[in-house]
Amino acid sequence: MEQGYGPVEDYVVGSLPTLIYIPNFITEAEQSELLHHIYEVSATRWKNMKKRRLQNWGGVVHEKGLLPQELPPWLVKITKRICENTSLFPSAINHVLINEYLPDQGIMPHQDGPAYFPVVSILSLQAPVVIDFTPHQKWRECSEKERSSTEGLSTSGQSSEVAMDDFLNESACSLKDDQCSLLLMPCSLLVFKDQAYSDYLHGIQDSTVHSLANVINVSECMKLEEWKESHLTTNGKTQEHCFNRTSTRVSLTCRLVPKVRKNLFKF
Ligand SMILES: O=C(O)CCC(=O)C(=O)O
Ligand SMILES: [Fe+2]
Repeated sequence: MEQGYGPVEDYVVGSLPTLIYIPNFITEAEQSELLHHIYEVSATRWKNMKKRRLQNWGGVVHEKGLLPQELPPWLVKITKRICENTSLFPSAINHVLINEYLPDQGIMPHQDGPAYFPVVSILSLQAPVVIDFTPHQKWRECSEKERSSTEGLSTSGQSSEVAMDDFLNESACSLKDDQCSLLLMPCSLLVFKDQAYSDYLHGIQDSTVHSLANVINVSECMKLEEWKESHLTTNGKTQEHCFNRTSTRVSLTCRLVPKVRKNLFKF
């Protein structure tokens, strides 16, 4: 990490407990070094998903815990730094997922699995992206409410799909008010925990255009404007600021799986 880094509390952003965003967590030289390691591995290390590809390091995560595999030194180095500088992990990070996204790729809104300690750290490399946090409990409650009111609407011939669209557009239940997004710049570290971990889904839209409208770390948007002004556009309908994703992003999701398999048969 670059010098001049203060306590992690200084990097809390927004009001949702708890999102921590640390710009320039690593230098550009360190970013290049990481990318070098990531792309020097054999092609078989990559697993192709529908919307991205990934490398899994640290072992296989099962519901009951981790079948461990030693992390390579270059990942030990960066994960050790994350642990030391955040002081949020009770023991060493032992699992890293490396995701690679083309400009039109993303990751569906999801919650990380139950095997992980509920603090997630994500290092971003190479290209900026917007990550969205959406409350899942509220979503469920509102969907249910909507479903019951849709039953009443069905006599008017309105399909539930249309009703759901209406619900989204008019933001009944003020779902939109509870959403927030972060702009993740290259070399930054995002850490999320507490409610952001337990009650929210996180996801990245699989679109080449990302809206900055709900971004809460606004100072990063300024950087983006300076950095690639030509890639900023406004959405014609809503006039919200957007940016065009033009290059491949790589991220390292670094987590701790507290339960590690000690021998062949037992967790
Ligand atoms: O690439 C990212 O920033 C998000 C990755 C993620 O959510 C995950 O690996 O579970
Ligand atoms: Fe995730």
